[in-house]
Amino acid sequence: MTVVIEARGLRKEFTVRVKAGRLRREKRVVAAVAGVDLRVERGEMLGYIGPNGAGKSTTLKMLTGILTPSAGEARVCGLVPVPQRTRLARRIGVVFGQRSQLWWDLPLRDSFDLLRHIYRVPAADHAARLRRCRGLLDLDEFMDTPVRQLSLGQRMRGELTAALLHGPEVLFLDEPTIGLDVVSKQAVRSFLSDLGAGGDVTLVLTTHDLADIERLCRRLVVIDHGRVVHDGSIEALHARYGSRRRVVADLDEPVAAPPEGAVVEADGRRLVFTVDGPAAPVIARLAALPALRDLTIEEPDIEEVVTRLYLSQGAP
Ligand SMILES: Nc1ncnc2c1ncn2[C@@H]1O[C@H](COP(=O)(O)OP(=O)(O)OP(=O)(O)O)[C@@H](O)[C@H]1O
Repeated sequence: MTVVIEARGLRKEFTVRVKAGRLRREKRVVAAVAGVDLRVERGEMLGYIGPNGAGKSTTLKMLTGILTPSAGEARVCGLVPVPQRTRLARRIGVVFGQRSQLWWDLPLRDSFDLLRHIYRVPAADHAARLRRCRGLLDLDEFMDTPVRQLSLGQRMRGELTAALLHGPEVLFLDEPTIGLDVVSKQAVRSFLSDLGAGGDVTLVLTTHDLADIERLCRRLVVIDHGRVVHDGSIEALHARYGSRRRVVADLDEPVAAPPEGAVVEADGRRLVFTVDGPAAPVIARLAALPALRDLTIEEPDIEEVVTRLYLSQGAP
C-alpha cells in the first residue's frame, strides 16, 4: 500500500494576546495542533473530526502547505507541503467550505477554464473530468452564471469540480456540506462516495455533520485540544464506548412472560434488546410472538458516541 499522507509530531503554535488583569494583556503561546501523527494510504476516505477549536483546519492548512508547522514533519504525495507547495498544488485538491477558489465575477464555466490554464491540464483530460462532474453534480443549469449569483449549494458543487479538474491524488475537504440543504448534501455525499469508490483519490474530510462521516468514511481520526484521541473505524469507537445495536419490538398487547434479556417499556407493549453480534437470533425469537406488531433495528448512534468521546476529553 502506498502512503500518501504522513505526519509525525506535527505541531502548530500561535501566539495570542490574552487578558491579564483589567487593562493588561499578555502574550501567550497556544498549541492549536499539539503533536499529530497520521498515516493515510492511497484510496482511503478519512474523516478528521473534533470539537470547535480542536485543530482540524490548522492540521489541514499544514498538510496543504498554507501554514508552516512549528515542529514535526509532514509529507503529502511524497512532498514537504510548504517548501514544495507549488508542486504539491498540482497533486492535491482543496475545498474549504467557508472560502472560495472561484472567480467571483466570472461565470462558473470561465473559472473552470482559467483553472485549466493555471494547472496546465491537457484539454482532453480537462474536458473528460468536467463532463463527469457536470453529470454527477448537475452543473449544467448554472454553468454560465457568475459565481457571486450562485446559491451556496450550487457554489459548493462548483468548488468540488474546481478542486478536481487537474486530477488530484488527494482531496482535502474542510466542511464541504456546511450550510447545504438536504438535497444538496445528498448530491455532494453521493458524488464523493463515487469518487472514493474508484480507489484512486484519497479523501480527507473534516465536518461537524457526522452523517457525512457515516456515509463516506471507514476510518475516523478524532482530535481534541490538538491531539489525536481516536484513530480507527466507527465500529471501534462504538466498541470502545460499549454502544450496541438495539432490536425494538412493538406489541399489540403486553406479553405475560417477556423473553429473557428484554427491557420492557411502554406498559409492556414494547420490548427492547441490545445485541452485540448478529441480530437474527433475537429477531427469530420475537417473530414467534403472536402479539408482535412491528420490529425495528436501531444502529448505534454516532452522534451519541462522538459526544461521549468529546466530553470524556475535558480541559487540556
Ligand atoms: N491564526 C491564528 N491565530 C491564533 N490562533 C489561531 C489561529 N488559527 C487558529 N487558531 C486557534 O487554534 C485553535 C484551533 O483552530 P482550528 O481552526 O484549527 O480549529 P478547528 O478544529 O478547525 O475548529 P472549528 O471546528 O471551529 O472550525 C483554536 O483555538 C483557534 O482559536
